[in-house]
Amino acid sequence: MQLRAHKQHQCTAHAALHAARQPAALRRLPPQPLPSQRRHCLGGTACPSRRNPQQDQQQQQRGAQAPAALPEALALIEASPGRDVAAALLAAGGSLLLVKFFDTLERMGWIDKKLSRKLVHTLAGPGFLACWPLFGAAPYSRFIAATVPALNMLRLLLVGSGVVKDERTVAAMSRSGDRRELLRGPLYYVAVLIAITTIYWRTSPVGLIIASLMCGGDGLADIVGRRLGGGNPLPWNREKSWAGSAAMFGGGLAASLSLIWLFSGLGYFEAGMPAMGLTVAAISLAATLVESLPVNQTVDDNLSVPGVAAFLGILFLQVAVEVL
Ligand SMILES: Nc1ccn([C@@H]2O[C@H](COP(=O)(O)OP(=O)(O)OP(=O)(O)O)[C@@H](O)[C@H]2O)c(=O)n1
Ligand SMILES: C/C(=C\CO)CCC[C@H](C)CCC[C@H](C)CCCC(C)C
Repeated sequence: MQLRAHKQHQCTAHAALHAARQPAALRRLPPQPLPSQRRHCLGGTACPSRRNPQQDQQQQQRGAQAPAALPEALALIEASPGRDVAAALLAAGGSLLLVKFFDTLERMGWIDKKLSRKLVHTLAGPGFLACWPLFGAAPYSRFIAATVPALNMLRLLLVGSGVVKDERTVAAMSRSGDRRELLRGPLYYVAVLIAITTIYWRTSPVGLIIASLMCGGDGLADIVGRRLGGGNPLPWNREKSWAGSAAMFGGGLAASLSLIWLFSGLGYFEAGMPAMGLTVAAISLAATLVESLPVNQTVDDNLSVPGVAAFLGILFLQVAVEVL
C-alpha cells in the first residue's frame, strides 16, 4: 500500500531536504494548498496529478467552463463555522442514532445487552473520526468537532450522577444497569475522544491509532473473546483468551491503517509505508499485551489502552506534521 504525498504542487529542494530528514513512517509535507485550493486547482487550472495528460487536458477544458466563483465559494465553505456546526450536528445525531439502534435491537431480543454495549463501544469512536473530514480547515474546527464527545460527556455526567433520569441510556451504556457505571468506562471513552480531537485532530496518525485501539481493538476483543475464547485462555490471565487478544490486535491494526489510509489519502498528512504499517503493528501489539493483563479491575481498559497507544505513538511517530 503505497501512501505517498497527495497531489503535491511543488516540492521545493528545501522542503524535500527537510522531508527527507523526517522519520520514515511519517513525512512532513512541503506547504500544500488547502483542500479547497486543490479543488480549485482541479476545477480551474492545470495542476499535476497522477492521471494521464489526456485526463488532465479534459479536466482543464471542463474546468475552464466552471464558474469562476466556484473556487472562492469552496474556500469560503472550507473555513466556515457553518460547515463545522453542520458537521457537528450530523455527528451528534449519528451518535444518538447509533445508541438508539443497538438499544432497540437489544430490546427486540435480536442481540444481548453485552453485545449491544460493545458494538456501540466498537463503532462510535471510529464513526466519529470518519466524520472529521466533514469539518472545515479552520483552526477552530477541531474544537467545534470536540463538542460532540463533550456533549456526550455531559449526558453521561448528568445521567450517571442521577441528576437526569434516563433508564435507556443506563441500560445501553452499563454492564449491570447501575447508572454510576456511566461515570467510569463510558466517561473515560468520551474523555479520550475529546483529547485526541483537540490535541491531534487530522494532523497526526497518533490520534487515529489511539481511538482505533481503544474502540475497534478493545471492543472486538470482548465480542470475539466471549464467543471464541472458551478453550484458549491466556496463561497469564485466564479471564481472557488468545482469540480475544488476536481480535484486539487485528481489529485495532485494521482500524488504525484504514483511518490512516483515509486521512493520508485526503492529504492531511503523508504516511510512509511500510514503516508506518510496522510502527502501527508494534503499537497495536503493545496495547494488546496491556489489555490482556489482569488489571482491568484496577485500571479501566479505556485508560490503559489509550495510554500505552499515546505513549508509543508519541515515541515512534512525530506528533505533528505539516498541516495542509
Ligand atoms: N483479550 C480478551 C478480552 C476480553 N475477552 C472476553 O471478553 C470478556 C470481557 O472482557 P473485558 O475486557 O474484561 O470487558 P469488561 O472490562 O468487563 O467490559 P468493558 O470493556 O465493557 O468494561 C472477558 O471476560 C472475556 O470473556 C477475551 O476473551 N480476551
Ligand atoms: C459503552 C461505551 C464505552 C464503555 O467502554 C461507549 C460510549 C459511547 C459514547 C457515550 C458515545 C460516543 C459518541 C461519539 C462521540 C460520536 C459518534 C458519532 C458517530 C457518527 C457514530
